[in-house]
Amino acid sequence: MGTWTLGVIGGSGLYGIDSIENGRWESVASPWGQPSDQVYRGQMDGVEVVFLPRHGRGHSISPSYLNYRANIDVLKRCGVTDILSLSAVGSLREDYKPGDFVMVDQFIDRTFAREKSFFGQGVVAHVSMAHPVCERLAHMAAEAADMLDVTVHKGGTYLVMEGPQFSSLAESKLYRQWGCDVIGMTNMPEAKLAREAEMSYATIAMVTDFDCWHEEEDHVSVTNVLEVLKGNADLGRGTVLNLIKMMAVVDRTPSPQGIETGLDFAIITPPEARDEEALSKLDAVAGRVLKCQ
Ligand SMILES: CSC[C@H]1O[C@H](OP(=O)(O)O)[C@H](O)[C@@H]1O
Ligand SMILES: Nc1ncnc2[nH]cnc12
Repeated sequence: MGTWTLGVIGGSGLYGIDSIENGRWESVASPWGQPSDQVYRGQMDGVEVVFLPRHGRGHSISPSYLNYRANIDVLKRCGVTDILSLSAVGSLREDYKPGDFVMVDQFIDRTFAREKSFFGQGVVAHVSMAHPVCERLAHMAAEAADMLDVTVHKGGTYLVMEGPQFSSLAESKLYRQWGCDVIGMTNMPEAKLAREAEMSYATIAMVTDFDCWHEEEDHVSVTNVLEVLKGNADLGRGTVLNLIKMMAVVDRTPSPQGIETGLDFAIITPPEARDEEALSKLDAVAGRVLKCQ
């Protein structure tokens, strides 16, 4: 039996987390470059918690410029087992309304200007992304949110666009036709990298707008996103606190989806062909299988 270390990636409007005992901001170095910010580390009810503001505390890094690899690497270095992302999204359907939470279970990755893998050169690996979300963590987070006064939709496909501009009307309509439920700019490659680093990942998508497809509602703007987030950022934080309380009373068993052993059958480069420099950068992410220090 193991223990949980919860990593929380706070998105737009969520730059800190209270109620963490002995909480302190700490710098964690990564061979993948600069993460978005320091991490805020502490405990609550005996559970280790590591918070990282995705865009930095001053929201100064836009989605295309985030160093997703460094962010995931530093969480791995902090011993994080499970990552909960809190993200603002636009809704692509009538019944997912601003203020609602959506427990995303699938992604469509339409981003094109980001580093998406730890295994690009020198050591090649291919992990499965068939089920990109940790079902157990998503289920627990949904239960944690259900304890609060918020509508929680269990399931949804999140279309990840490059941004930073919002979608055109034609794009918004196309994504609706594809059966996507919500749209945002950040959860890929985050979820892919978490999977490569053998950490569970789930996201609570906080609906802030109807993008631009809805004929009777305002089109998305930063102003209306922040307005909604002002009202429900506390519900996001409350969900995290409830989740921590749940984690405090159950041992962590290995993921039924085999997430902590995802690299066992993923690396294709034989040991004799692996590049030393690449190996050294993979010490945290893949040290378990590559036996590098
Ligand atoms: C401020 S609106 C657009 C911005 O909000 C979302 O970010 P996050 O997922 O970090 O909450 C969206 O993906 C965009 O980056
Ligand atoms: N409509 C939208 N499109 C992309 N990212 C968003 N974040 C919040 N609302 C969004």
